[in-house]
Amino acid sequence: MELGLVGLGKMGGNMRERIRRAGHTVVGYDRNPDLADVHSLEELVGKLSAPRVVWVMVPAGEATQATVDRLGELLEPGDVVVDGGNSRWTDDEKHAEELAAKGIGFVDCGVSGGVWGLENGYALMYGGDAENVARVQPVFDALKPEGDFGAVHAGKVGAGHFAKMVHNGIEYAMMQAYAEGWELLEKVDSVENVREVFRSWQEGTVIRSWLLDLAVNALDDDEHLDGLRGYAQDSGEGRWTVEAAIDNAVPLPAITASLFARFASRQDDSPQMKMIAALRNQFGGHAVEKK
Ligand SMILES: NC(=O)c1ccc[n+]([C@@H]2O[C@H](COP(=O)([O-])OP(=O)(O)OC[C@H]3O[C@@H](n4cnc5c(N)ncnc54)[C@H](O)[C@@H]3O)[C@@H](O)[C@H]2O)c1
Ligand SMILES: O=C(O)[C@H](O)[C@@H](O)[C@H](O)[C@H](O)COP(=O)(O)O
Repeated sequence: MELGLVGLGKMGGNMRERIRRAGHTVVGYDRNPDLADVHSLEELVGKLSAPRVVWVMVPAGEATQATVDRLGELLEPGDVVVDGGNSRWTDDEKHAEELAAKGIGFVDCGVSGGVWGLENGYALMYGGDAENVARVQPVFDALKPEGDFGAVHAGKVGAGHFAKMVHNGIEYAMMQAYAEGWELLEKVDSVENVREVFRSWQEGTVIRSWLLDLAVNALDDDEHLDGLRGYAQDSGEGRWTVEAAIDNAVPLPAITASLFARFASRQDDSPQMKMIAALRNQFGGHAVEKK
């Protein structure tokens, strides 16, 4: 089939390649002309035969909204837009309604697998009407990993991004657990080769996983991670998971703590710990460290 793909960065670029390897035609647009097959969304739409499928793979928020808005102006009834970025699931219903008013279908798709997806395949969690999902199915089949798992029609519009959001919440907590265990192992003198402990865990243990494999890769590159600053960004998914937990009164202590650990990583000198030091000093005369 033919696919229009908007956003050809770390994800979209490799996805274009994987879909082409499966024998489909992909017309790619990126605002960076070095990456693009065409120069504009107009040109992309013009190169596809109706009914069209256009996959959006740009940063969530403003860039996705602007792209969906423009596609709404350019596409025709019967066409389908897929949002494959890490959009907040609450944006999906809005996008589906705006496009449906013009007779254009919408499918949201959470994508996992990062830069390894070209070779390993991309895990896909999608939401939308069966009819719209069926239109995109050949692309899902091209992108998904080989084997029985790795793709799911999770439910109605928004379900794909909701599933991806929870996946990322779990990702935060799993990474935090490996990171905490690693720090403790590094701290004690009795464990002389932490990297080899991590490597040994890759087979046979209860905690073996792909994230653990990636941790070993990172330790092979830099055994004590000396070259890195202890600073971690977040791009929204963890916050939205915690917000959804609050909305639904579901306790998520591990995921919430792992999100807050990232916030703490961005502080050089914790304001709240200054207050704790001040209060301990006030009530107990405990020593403080002065600047
Ligand atoms: N990197 C990952 O591991 C990963 C995994 C799953 C999902 N995602 C999601 O996929 C999307 C893309 O991520 P990425 O890692 O490829 O990002 P990226 O920054 O590598 O690439 C984004 C691309 O979109 C282009 N772009 C931005 N605004 C545009 C616009 N208005 N019109 C056309 N092109 C535009 C940029 O030029 C860039 O090439 C994001 O929503 C991200 O959250 C990323
Ligand atoms: O499943 C995946 O492939 C990753 O989760 C992917 O979606 C991306 O790397 C995250 O967006 C990073 O999220 P943070 O920036 O919030 O850590």
